Amino acid sequence: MRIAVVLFNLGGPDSPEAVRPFLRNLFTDPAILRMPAPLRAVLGRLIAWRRAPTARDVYARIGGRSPLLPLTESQAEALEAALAREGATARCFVAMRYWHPFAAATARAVREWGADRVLLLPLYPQYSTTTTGSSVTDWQAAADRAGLDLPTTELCCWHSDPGFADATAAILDRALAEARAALPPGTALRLLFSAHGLPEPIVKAGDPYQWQVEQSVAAVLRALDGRGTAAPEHVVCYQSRVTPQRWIGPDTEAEVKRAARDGVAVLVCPIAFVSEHSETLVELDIEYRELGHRLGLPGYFRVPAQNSDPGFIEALARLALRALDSGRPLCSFAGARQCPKRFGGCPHAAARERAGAGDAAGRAAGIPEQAAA
Ligand SMILES: C=CC1=C(C)c2cc3[nH]c(cc4nc(cc5[nH]c(cc1n2)c(C)c5CCC(=O)O)C(CCC(=O)O)=C4C)c(C)c3C=C
Ligand SMILES: [Fe+2]
Ligand SMILES: [Fe+2]
Repeated sequence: MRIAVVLFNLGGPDSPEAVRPFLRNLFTDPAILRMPAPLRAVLGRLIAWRRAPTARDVYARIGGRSPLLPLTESQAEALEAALAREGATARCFVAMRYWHPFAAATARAVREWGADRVLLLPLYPQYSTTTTGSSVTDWQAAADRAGLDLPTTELCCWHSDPGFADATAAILDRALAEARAALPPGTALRLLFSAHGLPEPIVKAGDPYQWQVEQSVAAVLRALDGRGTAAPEHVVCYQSRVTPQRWIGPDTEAEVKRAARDGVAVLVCPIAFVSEHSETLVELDIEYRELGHRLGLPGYFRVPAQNSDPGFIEALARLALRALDSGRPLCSFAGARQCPKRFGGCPHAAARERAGAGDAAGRAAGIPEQAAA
């Protein structure tokens, strides 16, 4: 049995010239800009054109290109090796949503390799209609066009997976120890869990992302506690607003300012990206760090993203094997529930849509906080 594991990620420009077409692909995606097709095509191009100079400046600060593809390829290689150690004949492919390699090329590569089965594995722990949902739709169209008609298993979300939480807590634990050692004794430290933001209307329409981010934070804090490390005070916040509409908050930048006012140091932990990219390397490592220094923050530290951390890759391999065992669309949540695809492919979305926003809403919807997978 030859298993193709298709890793989904967002993709990023590989040169300054690629920035505008990459942004055009992003802003004309119906999952991102929710309006009728003709209007979306016009407005999406306009927004891409307006955003391009800012985005080009961002990428210029990290060598003119996104690091996302090489880092995702390294994750693919490491995951393939981890699956081989478990005895699985699997090959890992990468399908990016907005820049090369696109799903079309990957679907052809999967067919040419002669796969018998496909596992779709999003490198987004939390499900959003704008990320995993969009990639799955894109893949299905690409697979149809490539004549790829194979048994396919989708992994929907893995926000509370204990393996993911443990691996993340181990990385956080090391960063916490380093930050505490670097600070003068008695300096208070606040942990900022920073996730990519989302326009508020998308969350109000039932997207489960924000709720799942809160669940990831809870799972990581439990895992940290399990390691015997006392977590400092923490906040969940959202970065990378790119459109003028209202986005979910609190804003990471506002939290850095608040910490400066409160005279506490911050340790920023990315919670919705599993590899470094422009927003961790520029927004977190340069812009907010400089802001903190300007405002007299007692200290600014950052937890590295998982990238190909061995504990994280082992966790991904276990997730992949569990999904393959189940053989059906899978949420790695509360005992591997299956996705009935009622709403955007994720049952949590449907529950959350009924309940409204926030963690309390999730509890009201009867969604357990503890992962049992
Ligand atoms: C309305 C616009 C956007 C939504 C919604 C959005 C959701 C979203 N994005 C990520 C993860 C990443 N986004 C990245 C870049 C990026 N995202 C947007 C816009 C939206 N994202 C833009 C315009 C850009 C380009 C960069 C810029 O102009 O500042 C990236 C990575 C990039 C890289 O290094 O190349 C990631 C990763 C998530 C998880 C998410 C929703 C949950
Ligand atoms: Fe984004
Ligand atoms: Fe799910």
